[in-house]
Amino acid sequence: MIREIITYPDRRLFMRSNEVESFDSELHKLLDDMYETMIAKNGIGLAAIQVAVPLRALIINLPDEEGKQHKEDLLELINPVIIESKGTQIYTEGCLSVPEYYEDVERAEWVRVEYQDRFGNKKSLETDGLLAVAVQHEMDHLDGHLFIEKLPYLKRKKFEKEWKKKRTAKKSGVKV
Ligand SMILES: CC(=O)Oc1ccc(/C=C/C(=O)NCCc2ccccc2)cc1OC(C)=O
Ligand SMILES: [Co+2]
Repeated sequence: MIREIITYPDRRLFMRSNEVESFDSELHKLLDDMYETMIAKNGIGLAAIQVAVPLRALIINLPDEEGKQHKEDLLELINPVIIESKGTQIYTEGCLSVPEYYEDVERAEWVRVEYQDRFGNKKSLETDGLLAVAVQHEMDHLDGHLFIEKLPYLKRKKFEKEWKKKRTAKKSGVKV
């Protein structure tokens, strides 16, 4: 089922999520609900804390060249750890928990990640480009970090000004 996505500045987004211990049907239900929710909201990545479950689980489903997402490309990373990272790249990121805000973020170009799949089997993944960005963005959520925390000072100030303006406008019912 589609679950509610918690958004900035909900304090839970800044919590550290706990290791997944049991790879049971409850975990599988959570992963299935995360997928339904992410697709319904046009997302390409989602961490469990974004649906208010503080577990170290994330999913990523990048679109193909035509911009279509295929479930067979779905990645489910549980208890992921970045073993090695190389280089740098800049990408304009967005996040379902920080709606309508996009900003350039610098991250590693290539990463090697060890993780478990939904059955607890140990896996390893090496990737670069957009998938490496998505892995790093989603893994930050597991440690309670949002991409807006990586912005240089002035861009962070710009975000806070814009966000307050939208919030007051929403309160007074004015559509911005
Ligand atoms: C209005 C609004 O909030 O727009 C959106 C913002 C973000 C997103 C999705 C963001 C997302 O999936 N981020 C995953 C992390 C990530 C960021 C950059 C590259 C790889 C992985 C979707 C939105 O909805 C629409 C209709 O575009
Ligand atoms: Co995010």
